[in-house]
Formats: sequence, C-alpha cells, structure tokens
Amino acid sequence: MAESVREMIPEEEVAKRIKTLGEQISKDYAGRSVHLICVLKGGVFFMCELAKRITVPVSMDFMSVSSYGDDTKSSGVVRIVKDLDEPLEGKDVLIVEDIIDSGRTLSYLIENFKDRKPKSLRLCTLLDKPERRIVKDIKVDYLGFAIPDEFVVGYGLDYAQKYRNLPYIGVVEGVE
Ligand SMILES: O=P(O)(O)OC[C@H]1O[C@H](OP(=O)(O)OP(=O)(O)O)[C@H](O)[C@@H]1O
Ligand code: HPA
Ligand SMILES: [Mg+2]
Repeated sequence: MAESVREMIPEEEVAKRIKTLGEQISKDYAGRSVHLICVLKGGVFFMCELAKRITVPVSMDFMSVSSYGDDTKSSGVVRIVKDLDEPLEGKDVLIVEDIIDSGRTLSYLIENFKDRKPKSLRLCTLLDKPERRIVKDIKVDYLGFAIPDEFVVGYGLDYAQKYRNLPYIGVVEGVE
C-alpha cells in the first residue's frame, strides 16, 4: 500500500480547541505572566497558535529534544539537541508539547526542568495517546485531544521529517 495521510482531526476543530485552551490558560494565570517552553520541533505550530490565544503576558523559550529519529517507534533515548536560552528560576513555566506517546520525552523534560527551580511547572499538550504510555505518572494540566493508538502527523508532527506542515491532524497509512 502506498504511503498516504487520512484526516483525523480537521483544521477547524484544532483551531477551536486551541482557542479554548488559550482562554483557560489566560484565566488560570490571571495577574501573572507565563513562560512558555516550546518542545521543538513538533511543538512549534501548536505553540505559535496557542500563544496568540493567551491574554496574560507571555515570554517564550525553546528546547529541542529528539527520540524518534526517522522511525515510528521511539529509540527510548531522549537526546538534547538544543537547550533553553534562559534560566527557569522563579518563573511560572508552561511546557508546550505536540504529543505524549510513551511519555519518555516529557518525563525527561519535567525532571530536568524541576532542577532549574521554576516557581511553578505545568504541562500543555495538543495530543495524548494514553494507551501507549510507558512512563505512567505524568500529569497533563491542559490537553487538546486524547487520541487512539495511531501514528499521527501534521500540525508539527512528522513521519521521517515529512508532513509537519499539514494544517490538520492526520494518520499515516501504508508504513510499518
Ligand atoms: O512520549 P514520547 O514517546 O517520548 O513521544 C513524544 C515525543 O516524540 C516526538 O518528538 P521527536 O522525538 O520525534 O522529535 P521532533 O519533535 O523533533 O519530531 C513528539 O514531538 C514528542 O516530543
Ligand atoms: O504519533 C506520532 N506521530 C509523530 N511523532 C510522534 N512521536 C511520538 N508519537 C508520534
Ligand atoms: Mg517532539
């Protein structure tokens, strides 16, 4: 079967959900500012759209980690490709991620960030695949969509670096 992408969550639905998340975050952080950490590369589209929907003051930083390479299966080893530019000490930090799958990436990042003494640390993810979780004790504070166990692309998510630019969430078919 040739490789193709089937739509799972349409563009309009993603936009609507991100608007609601932005409103919720703005309420919860009222009177404070929020320091958004984008987990590159996958988190970049979500981060940009979410940040536009937050009405409290926002600052941003970027961390790049990788564990999937060109595969649909995690290597199990989280590798820092680029560290943050700014310290987290004393800041209200919100991690912005595209997906939690095994949970290894976020578990690694949360432990790493806790050591940097933020004032608070929360997590916002566009997608969650709960059936695939290996690291169980990750608390998701803001969730876009819980999805079934299928390899998804679009809105920042890739398969072998392809499809990140799709404006919707889709499922790759015809790959192992
Ligand atoms: O819960 P996990 O099993 O750890 O999987 C989730 C992580 O894997 C993907 O990133 P990847 O390592 O492929 O890097 P990328 O964001 O640059 O594509 C995805 O963007 C998440 O960061
Ligand atoms: O379903 C997925 N799609 C793309 N990248 C991923 N990284 C973990 N899970 C996924
Ligand atoms: Mg990623």
